[in-house]
Order: sequence, then structure tokens, then C-alpha cells
Amino acid sequence: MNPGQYSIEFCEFLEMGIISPERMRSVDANAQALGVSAVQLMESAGKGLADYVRGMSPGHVVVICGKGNNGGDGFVAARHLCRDCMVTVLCMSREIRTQEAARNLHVLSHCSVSVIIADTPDALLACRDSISSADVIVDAMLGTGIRGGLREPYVTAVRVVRESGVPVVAADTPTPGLPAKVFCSFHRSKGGDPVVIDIGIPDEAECFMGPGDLLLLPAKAAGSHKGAGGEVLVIGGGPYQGAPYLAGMAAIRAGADLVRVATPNLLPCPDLIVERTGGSVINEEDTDLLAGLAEHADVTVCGCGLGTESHQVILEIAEYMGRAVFDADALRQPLPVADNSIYTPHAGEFFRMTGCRLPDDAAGRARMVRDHGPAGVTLAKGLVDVISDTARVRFSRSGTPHMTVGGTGDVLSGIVGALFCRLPAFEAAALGAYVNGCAGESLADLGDGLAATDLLMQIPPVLSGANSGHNRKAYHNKSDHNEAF
Ligand SMILES: NC(=O)C1=CN([C@@H]2O[C@H](COP(=O)(O)OP(=O)(O)OC[C@H]3O[C@@H](n4cnc5c(N)ncnc54)[C@H](O)[C@@H]3O)[C@@H](O)[C@H]2O)[C@@H](O)CC1
Ligand SMILES: [K+]
Repeated sequence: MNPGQYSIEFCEFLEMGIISPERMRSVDANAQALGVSAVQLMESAGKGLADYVRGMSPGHVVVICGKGNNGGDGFVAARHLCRDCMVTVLCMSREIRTQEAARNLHVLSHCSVSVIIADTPDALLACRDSISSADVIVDAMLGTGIRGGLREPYVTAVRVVRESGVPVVAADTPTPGLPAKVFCSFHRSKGGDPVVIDIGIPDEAECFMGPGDLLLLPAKAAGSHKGAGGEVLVIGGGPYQGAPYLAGMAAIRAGADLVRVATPNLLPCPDLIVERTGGSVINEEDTDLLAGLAEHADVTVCGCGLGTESHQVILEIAEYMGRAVFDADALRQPLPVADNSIYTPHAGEFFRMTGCRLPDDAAGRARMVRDHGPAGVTLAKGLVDVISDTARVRFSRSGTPHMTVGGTGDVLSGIVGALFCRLPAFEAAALGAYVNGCAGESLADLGDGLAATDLLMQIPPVLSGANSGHNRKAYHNKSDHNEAF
């Protein structure tokens, strides 16, 4: 493998343009999981900021630092700038929230930087002269961690800076109310027309799913009513009786509150609500029952264990589905379409769905899935899973070769179904692929003896972040089970 080639291939899958604070947090965390520490990121951010400010040839710079990592960037910038000009740091809290920022504040006590604690409105008002005497003010008060309306002492700081008329350079994002002359956005634009500073986040932290992507999953709030995790309907079974059980239980383990399984089979499982259909396969007589259930569910997972005889029924009831995950036997022409569809084919099913053969290399597969996949979201399963909504592409390389055992695809569709209750389609599919793979990796000791049912109990710890890829060998070493990349 040619490492240069590898990264060039990624460029086309990077999402350019504005990045949301939530996505930025995920990407930061993925970079850290890949081994780029928070201190390294902060150093690059602060150094880039200082380089920009130095270009303005100031005699005196005032850096106003908040108590989070945005303030940390400001402390780093102050250290780099104090070689060239006079630097005053106004520190807006006695309690610095992160170790990285605290460490960078501590270093300043050894540097020729004057650090003033200005953690109250009065203390800030007392700094008015110092602020007005600056040639440049660096706003390192608040970045992507801002929540709600501005509180004191930030409100006073904004007023004092505005009154000074001194040009402001914002670190990452401007504090609301401050007319920043320039935004120095780290990694990507967060809005406006910024100077973008590269802080060394690897492309892989964005293109590949990682533990940071778990941060996107909204928590089921404490005391939330039954149903906050969503209601999933699984339609499947007939020829393959275990498949809907696996999908249903995976949905439960991935956080769904209620899972109904509509199946012709007897499923003696107290965790699932089983709606037994008549006959030995799902057939035309079940249409009304299934349409009613699909209309009522938050997400329908459809296709596992269905066999080839039920497709017409699936096509008819798809129009009653809001959000749906189509898997296995539902993946055939004509393709069922719900309001909001996720398709989870392996290479053979993708061919059956689209008539297109997926190439072996992941980049080629990604192009194929993006450009020739159906409307909606496709999760193409393979050594490296490819997820696309026909515009964006994400890769997931979690998993082990032992997961080729039967039933792991049913578990995946159940996980995706549960996540789809709480996330948009693209994010649910990508996170589902990642979580399923991590569950398998946590069972590496089982080797060739892995069974799909073993995955079920591994889903909760993966979702809670306890077992989601930090220091996992496969995450760091893509060639482990993916020579094709
Ligand atoms: N996480 C990372 O890996 C990196 C983060 N970086 C910087 O870190 C920033 C994000 O850091 P944080 O997540 O620590 O958050 P921030 O530093 O943006 O601010 C969070 C702090 O501000 C306070 N706060 C939030 N909303 C407020 C409001 N409305 N009024 C008054 N106070 C409020 C909170 O108490 C919290 O402690 C980014 O914008 C970027 O500048 C960079 O250092 C690069 C790496
Ligand atoms: K800022």
C-alpha cells in the first residue's frame, strides 16, 4: 500500500464547508483515538492563531481566555506571541476546566506574559485601560462549547472590548456580540468567512467512524418516558427463524424501548412483543396487519429471514413506513421505498438491487455506492463498510474476520433500526456499522467460535463508550483485515 495514495484517495470523501460544533467534537475525539492528543491539537491551534496575529505586527496583544479549551488555545497563543510583543492574558476563571488548558496556563507563569485573573464584571472593568491600550485583542473566551445565552463575566467582557474599539481576532468562533475583524477557525469553517487553521487532524478521523461518533447519539434523558428510545418493528422470518429474533434483540440492546416482531415463527422471547402472522411465510393475508404495525412504529426493520416469497407484500406495506431499514431478502428489485430508507446490502445484494458490481477497493466501492446507490442511505457491508446518502460517504473499519458467521447482518440491522429512532438515517447507519463491528472486536477471544447471539450483550458497553475502539489495534492498523485499502 502506498500511504500517499491512500490519503489522496480520501480527499474526495472529506466533507468541506461549514462543520457543526457537534461534528467537530466527534472529529476531535476521533483524532485523539487515533493518537493525536488534545495537547497536540491545542498547541497547533494556539500556534496557528499566534502566527496569524504576529502578521498584524502588534506592539501589545491582550488575550482574553475563558475556562474551557478555547481559553487553552489563547494561553498557547500568548506563549508563542510573547517573544515578539507585549502580551497580557485576562483569565476569566480561577478554575480552568481541562487539564490541557490548565497546563498551558501554568506554563505562562514562567514566561514574560502578564496574567491577570478577571473573573468578575468588576475585575474586567478594572482592566479597561489595559484592553484599550492593545493593538489586537484575541477573543479566546468561548468556542464550540458555548451553551445558551451569554452569562457574566462574559457579558461585561464583550461590552468592554466593544467600547475599546480595538480590532478583535476570534479564536475558532467569535463570542456572540463581539464584532471580530477576523475569525481564525480551527480545522474547518464554523461559519462566516474565516481564516482556516490546519491543526493536524488526520483525514481518517473524519472519513472513518470512531469513538467520537458515539457523542452524536442523544442521551435517553433520566426520567424520560417510555418510548424515548423509540419503537422498532421487525418484519421477518419464515424460512429463517432466528433472524428476526437477532434483529429484535439487537434493537433492544441498542436502546429501543419497545420491539415488536411480526413473524410467522414462534419466538419464545419475553423481551420481544411477537405478532404472529398466519402461514409459514409472510403473505398477502398479512398486509393489513403489517401496514397497521408499520404505521405505528418509529422504525421498521424489514427483510431478515424473509425468504423470496414475500416481496410483493413488503412492496405494498413499504408505503406505510416512515423510517425503514431494508435488509437481506427485502433487497431485491423492485426495491421497497419508505419515506426515509436505509438499505444494508452486502456486495451480492447490492448487485441484485442496482445491477452494479462493487469493486474490491474501498474507495472504488465508496464511489459506486455514492453514485449508483438508491435514493436514501446505503450501508454496503464488507471488510470496510461504506455508508453513503448519495452525497456524503463514511467508512467503518471496525469488526473482525470472525464476523462472517451467519446472523451478524441481522444484528446489524437491529442496531441500525434502534439508532434510527434517535438519529438521522446517515448517522444511524454509519454508527450502527461501527457499533456492530466494535461488538465483534470485543469478542476477539472467541475466535472462530463467535456466534451472532454473542454480539448482543456487547452492544450496550460499546454504545456507552466503554468498549468503543480506544486503543483498539484494528482501529490503528487498517491493514489488519483490510488489505484491499
Ligand atoms: N477538544 C479538542 O480536542 C480541541 C478543542 N479546541 C478548542 O476548544 C474549543 C471548545 O472547547 P470547550 O469544549 O472546552 O468549550 P469552550 O472553551 O468553548 O467553552 C466552554 C466553557 O464555557 C462556559 N460557557 C459555555 N457557555 C457559556 C455561556 N453562554 N456563557 C458563559 N459561559 C459559558 C462553560 O462553563 C464551559 O466551561 C474549540 O472551540 C477550540 O477553540 C482546540 O484546542 C483544538 C482541540
Ligand atoms: K472565541
